[in-house]
Amino acid sequence: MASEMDFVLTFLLSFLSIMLTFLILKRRKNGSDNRMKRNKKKLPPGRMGLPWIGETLEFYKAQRRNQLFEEFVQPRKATHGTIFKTMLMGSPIVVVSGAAANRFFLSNEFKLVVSSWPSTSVQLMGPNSIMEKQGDHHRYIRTVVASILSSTGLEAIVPKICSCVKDHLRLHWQGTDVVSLFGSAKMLTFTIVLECLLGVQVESGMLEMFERVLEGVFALPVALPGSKFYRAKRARLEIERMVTNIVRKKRKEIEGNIVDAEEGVLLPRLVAGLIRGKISEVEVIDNVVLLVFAAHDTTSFAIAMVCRMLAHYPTCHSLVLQEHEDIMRGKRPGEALTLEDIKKMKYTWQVTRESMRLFPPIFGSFRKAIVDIEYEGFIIPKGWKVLWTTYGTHYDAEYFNDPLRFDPSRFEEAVPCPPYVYLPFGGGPRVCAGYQLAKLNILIFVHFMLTLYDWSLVYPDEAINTDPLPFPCHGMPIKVSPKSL
Ligand code: HEM
Repeated sequence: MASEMDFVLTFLLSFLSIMLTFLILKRRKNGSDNRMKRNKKKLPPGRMGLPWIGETLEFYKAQRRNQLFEEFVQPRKATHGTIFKTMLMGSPIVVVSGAAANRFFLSNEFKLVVSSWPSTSVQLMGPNSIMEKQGDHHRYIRTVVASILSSTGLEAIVPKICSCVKDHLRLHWQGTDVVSLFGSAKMLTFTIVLECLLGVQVESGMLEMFERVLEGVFALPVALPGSKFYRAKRARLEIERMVTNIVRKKRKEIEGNIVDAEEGVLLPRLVAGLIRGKISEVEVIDNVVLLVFAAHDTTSFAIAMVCRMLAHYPTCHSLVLQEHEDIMRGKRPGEALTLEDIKKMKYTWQVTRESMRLFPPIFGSFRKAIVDIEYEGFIIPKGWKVLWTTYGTHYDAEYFNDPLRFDPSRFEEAVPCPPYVYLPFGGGPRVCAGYQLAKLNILIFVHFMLTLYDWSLVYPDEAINTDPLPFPCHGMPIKVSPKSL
């Protein structure tokens, strides 16, 4: 019912938007044509398609089938070259590929381009989250997150993540024959971000509330009852109320010296910044929501794809298991893992990096030109969007020999990867702020899963869908049984 409603709304909205945007674009086009005539540079090649709709349908069709690169980018690259223009949902867009383009656009964040998210994402994450910030505010939030994920911070986080993973496996895997690996990883990632990174206790119903918000993040911006976006906005209001209470309670505790703002979790540090006037209450709230969003489907998908590769490549599975058993042999029974142990998980990290090369959790992201940009003899007019993709380098034989082959040895330490080639975590000033947490989350999960359980995939070749982030279409069920230790 909800999806029928979404369909009707989509149709009506699209029709109205086409008419309106056609008129706006016609006026804008005259403006940008005049600017271009003045500086005599040409636009990149490519098809803009029908007014407003452009190539949106082809783009979404390919994206839903997780074939964005193969069915949308690659054929256009073959026809037009590594830089081409298109039109998606009323926005003129230039798609770029290759390490040089990645470096140019990602490192010129704030100077030539700014990150550009759909209006639904901005409304649901909140206009005050890091993704919308520039300058001092952007730097401040990154610095606070980095202070928790510094090497001393990570040492303190490792045992907390270990307890979360062990508790999760005991509660949700023990006594069960089949578990949804993707669902399990999502639940666990949620707990790790809230409890280990932010220092907020997870309570019942919280995950469902956050997931309802996440479902609307890339939906159509139609806030009519029954639509995904409407449900997400309502859930966002509930979360706002809940997080506001948590923030105000924490503020009282810090002001009353009941808790130490310097304890190794993020929320007290953000609230201390709030007390000192460095950050506002709405900024704290929006960043809490954003961090959960940024970590949730990305880390869970990465975990799911590592496990898929381990199941498909038994030799690789044996080598990973060997690495973890060696680590265990050096420890007393029940002794917790340390950051030093994590550093020994070198081969597991190679496997993870290779899995994220083939199955990047984020296909790329959009930037918006804040000035007219000249690049490779073309002009990208101010206001146009630029899409860089991970696939543009990850799947290119120029950078990775036989690119579709799974080969973790590509990431041996002796073979350094040139900059802006391997980009699952992005690059430049907006490179992923949670990279270290994601790494710990994945490695520690794999450690306990492999050493405590025998497991196998229920559907070895389960399809991957994308909406707009990738996910295994059946939730990746696995058969599990505890190892006899
Ligand atoms: C495997 C897991 C993850 C992947 C693949 C991933 C990927 C990315 C990518 C590609 C970007 C850059 C987006 C852009 O250029 O527009 C990004 C940004 C970001 N990520 Fe992650 N991420 C992961 C996990 C996490 C986690 C666990 C957190 C924190 C809890 C996090 C927090 C952030 C934040 C805050 C940003 C925005 C940085 C900024 O705007 O300065 N991510 N991530």
